[in-house]
Amino acid sequence: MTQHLDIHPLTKTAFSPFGDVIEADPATMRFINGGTTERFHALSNAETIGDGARVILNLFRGQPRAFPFSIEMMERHPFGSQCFVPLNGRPFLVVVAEDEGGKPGRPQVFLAQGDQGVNYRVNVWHYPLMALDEQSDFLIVDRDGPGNNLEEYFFDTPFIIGAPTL
Ligand SMILES: NC(=O)N[C@@H](O)C(=O)O
Ligand code: NI
Repeated sequence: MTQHLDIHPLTKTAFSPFGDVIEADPATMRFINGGTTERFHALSNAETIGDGARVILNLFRGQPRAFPFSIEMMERHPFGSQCFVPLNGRPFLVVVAEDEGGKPGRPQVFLAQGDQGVNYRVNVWHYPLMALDEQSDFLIVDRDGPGNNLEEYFFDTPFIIGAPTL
């Protein structure tokens, strides 16, 4: 029996089991460059594991997802974190899950606003990039290097996400 997933607002607290929200948090702000720039400092960490691993910066151009959407799998990256920052100011969906004995538990869905990004910690179950409405570009900070940095899990029964109200 397919299960429907609710969509929740993305907040630092709600997302804390999975990683960090990348947003202009006043608590992290310091003025720099003679007061002409606000630096929102150290919002998260880019992590890599393994000899020869490096942090890389990428651009992802995501095509919008159609709804209702079927979450049939989740993935995780055992050797590095993965950060998604929207470049067009458009909302996107974040789908994560707690680990339950090496498999993802029930997915949790968050609606990220266009001024929010996320950084998944190492080995956090997530669904690949979910752009909304129109083609959207994202800055991605993740890991390159030796070893297989992708583990996938396929659910016996998919979970369904209805169209988000933006
Ligand atoms: N495959 C890839 O680089 N991207 C995925 O890991 C993703 O989470 O979108
Ligand atoms: Ni990923």
